[in-house]
Amino acid sequence: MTGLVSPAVDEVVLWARTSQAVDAMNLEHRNPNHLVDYTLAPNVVATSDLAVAVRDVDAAILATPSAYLRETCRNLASHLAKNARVLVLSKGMERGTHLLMHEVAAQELGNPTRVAALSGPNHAEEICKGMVSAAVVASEDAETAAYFQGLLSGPTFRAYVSDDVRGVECCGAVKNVVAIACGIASGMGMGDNTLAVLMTRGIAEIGRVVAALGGNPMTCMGLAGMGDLVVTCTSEHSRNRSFGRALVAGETLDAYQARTHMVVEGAPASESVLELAQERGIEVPITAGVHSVLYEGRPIDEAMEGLLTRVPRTEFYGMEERDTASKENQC
Ligand SMILES: NC(=O)c1ccc[n+]([C@@H]2O[C@H](COP(=O)([O-])OP(=O)(O)OC[C@H]3O[C@@H](n4cnc5c(N)ncnc54)[C@H](O)[C@@H]3O)[C@@H](O)[C@H]2O)c1
Ligand SMILES: O=P(O)(O)OC[C@H](O)CO
Repeated sequence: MTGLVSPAVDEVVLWARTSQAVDAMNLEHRNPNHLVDYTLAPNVVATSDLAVAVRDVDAAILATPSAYLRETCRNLASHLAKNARVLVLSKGMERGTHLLMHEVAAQELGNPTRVAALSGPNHAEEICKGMVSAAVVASEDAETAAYFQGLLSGPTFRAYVSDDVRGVECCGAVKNVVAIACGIASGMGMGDNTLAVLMTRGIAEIGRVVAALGGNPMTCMGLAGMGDLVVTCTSEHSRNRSFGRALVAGETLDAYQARTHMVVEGAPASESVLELAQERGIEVPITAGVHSVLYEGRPIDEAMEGLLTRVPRTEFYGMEERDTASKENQC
């Protein structure tokens, strides 16, 4: 995001956890660990001191993996000005609480109206090369959403606004689970038909979860839903998809994350989404299948067979009236 924000502001301060990363970014204007060929703009500086990073800022953009967002916000809370706006990029749903990331940030930082979430088909690998991308900025507060829309919009990036922050964030969390399923199918040698089935039934599954969380299922038709699902289920850059393929090849989640230094958000999301679904009686067959392979020791072939041998149903899309969310004959 630095490449999008830096033209619009005097200075961007990056917080990194290691002095090695901070030194490389300040001295060579490169991140030594991620997107190593990308040159940071001259007005980007780095620090490992969180208090220094947010001193006197108008806004903070948070992009930690979802599992660390609460801890990061807690550490940030006493340093960030009460009127500074906050944009959350992390995609996930907190285990146990089933809170979305903007809710976690608002709990720790206070004042939900200053918090927004950004989601969409946004692989950093392409954005930093200036390839055209778009996303949706969602907030319960229209001014906060408009603020970040103005901050991020530019010649190669189009930001839309939405007031359906729950729907937008829910799409971002659940699509990662579907991407793992697509990676598994691809690794098993399945073709384009299979991918299309998983994506289409995946968006219906996402719609049911969105509805259950009080979001608008029609948000699934937008950039945070269909847009992000397409990119994450098909792109060579997708970590969730490539982890699914690696899993079929015999690699574990820990080994994959250690090798790539990247987070696979679909794995923890499969746990929290399944917990939520069981609690609320929502049918999430793809999520349940992915979870069973990752955490219940179920063989991949068996999980696939389990999806295919379910009772034949009427085709529902997950976007019907919200009161259909709990009907049995919907998936
Ligand atoms: N990469 C993308 O294109 C993209 C796009 C949209 C949203 N996101 C979301 O942004 C979040 C981060 O993804 P990413 O691609 O930047 O990460 P990544 O997968 O490239 O790497 C994970 C990063 O998390 C850092 N990290 C590990 N423990 C941490 C901690 N305790 N506190 C803070 N940071 C820690 C690691 O140092 C590493 O740099 C995820 O929720 C992801 O879904 C990523
Ligand atoms: O496609 P993934 O699995 O790398 O996830 C990254 C982002 O969510 C894409 O917008």
